[in-house]
Amino acid sequence: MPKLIVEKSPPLKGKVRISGAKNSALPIMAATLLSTDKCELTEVPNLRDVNVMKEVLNSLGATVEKTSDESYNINAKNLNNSEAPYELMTKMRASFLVMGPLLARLKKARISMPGGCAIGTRPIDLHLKGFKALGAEIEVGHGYVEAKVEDRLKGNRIYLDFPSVGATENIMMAAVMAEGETILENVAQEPEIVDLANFLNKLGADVKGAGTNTIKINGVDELKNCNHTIIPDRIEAGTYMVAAAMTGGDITIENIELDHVKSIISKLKESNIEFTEVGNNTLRVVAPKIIKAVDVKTLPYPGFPTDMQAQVMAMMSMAEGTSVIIETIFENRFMHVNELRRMGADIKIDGRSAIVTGQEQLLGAPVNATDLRAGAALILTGLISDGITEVNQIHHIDRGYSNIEQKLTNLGAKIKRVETEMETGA
Ligand SMILES: CC(=O)N[C@H]1[C@@H](OP(=O)(O)OP(=O)(O)OC[C@H]2O[C@@H](n3ccc(=O)[nH]c3=O)[C@H](O)[C@@H]2O)O[C@H](CO)[C@@H](O)[C@@H]1O
Ligand SMILES: C=C(OP(=O)(O)O)C(=O)O
Repeated sequence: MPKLIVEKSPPLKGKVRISGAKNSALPIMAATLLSTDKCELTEVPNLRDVNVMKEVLNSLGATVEKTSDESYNINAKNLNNSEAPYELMTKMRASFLVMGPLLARLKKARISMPGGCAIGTRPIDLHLKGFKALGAEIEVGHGYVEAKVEDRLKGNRIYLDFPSVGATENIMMAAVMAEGETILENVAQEPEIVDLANFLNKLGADVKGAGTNTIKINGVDELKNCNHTIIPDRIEAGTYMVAAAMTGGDITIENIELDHVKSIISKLKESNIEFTEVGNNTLRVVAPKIIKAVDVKTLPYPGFPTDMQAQVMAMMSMAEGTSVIIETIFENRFMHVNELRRMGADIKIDGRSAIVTGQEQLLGAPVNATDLRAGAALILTGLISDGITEVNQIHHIDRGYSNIEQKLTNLGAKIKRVETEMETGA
């Protein structure tokens, strides 16, 4: 099992280029199943999750060709299988996003129930509510969700009880080829929803309102080809901002969409971190002498993202003062707390709140990346801790950070990946 060895590092300096967003690439790859022609995608990040999605699409009959390091041609003309294999579905929750496209194209889908994961139970009731409202019959049993529609999905008015990102995307993809108009209310407004809608519109769909709380879709008969570039990953960008701040660094982040990181920048500015826009999609981040503790509450976009909560908690663990971090999106997204405590962090949990008192010095330790962002938080803490931090379970980190050790090394960080021997019994 590989692991990352992180040492106390000098202040990060230099440039880092942000990759395409995981959370855009995955739904857009799923959406290529709606088209009967070639879709050319660029800025697709090199991630484990992208490889899993590639295998899912292949298994359904699509051809997926990697044309360069970060570009793919996907053609689902011969889409012929409505059943996604259990082994692939259980590797990644986002695989469930093929349900909407399969229902629209093949009028049926049989997909393994996505389980919960380290951060919460993550139900799919809202996805299913949407499919039902569009006229699909749904059966859940024996670990599978089966959906089918006799003729064609029919547009409807659908209100989401919570602005779920995945449900908004899955229902939107099902509705683009439904008969008539669909109005989706109380939907997620994340930039990745807008990217998906832009992609669908390039294919010939008629989706309006993405980025607001109401999306209107007029169903079309067929979707064609297009070229699309995935938007930059705002969470990767936020993670490098925090890395610069914690190490006392001064870095330039390239390929960043400033509009998408407003809530992150606003919070980091409260902590005294300085930002200067230095050109098109380029941002300089300069660490302050003292990082001030600030309170953080995660919320749906445009609020502060839950996917940055662990990284900010790492920063608060060495900030001056005490901060309260409230997680409102996932009920169990504090798994990193125990790992940060191993490194000397002072964090108390009270329900959905974490009370973090900054420490002058944290200490390297063997730790586990319990999930993707927990892993990022542990790397960040390792960069400023005395001694060596050994981050295990790094397959979680590889799900969502493209070339992380290379990017950090280029900035002067001391981090390396090592393969460990399989442990053998006595
Ligand atoms: C691949 C991808 O894009 N993943 C992102 C997506 O996950 P994902 O799409 O799974 O997140 P959701 O927005 O759906 O989940 C938010 C909340 O809604 C609940 N819920 C969701 C669906 C449902 O049918 N019923 C229900 O109760 C979830 O349990 C959770 O508590 O948005 C999350 C919230 O910004 C991010 O952390 C993830 O990085
Ligand atoms: C929770 C995340 O992703 P996913 O929904 O793919 O598990 C994340 O990116 O932090």
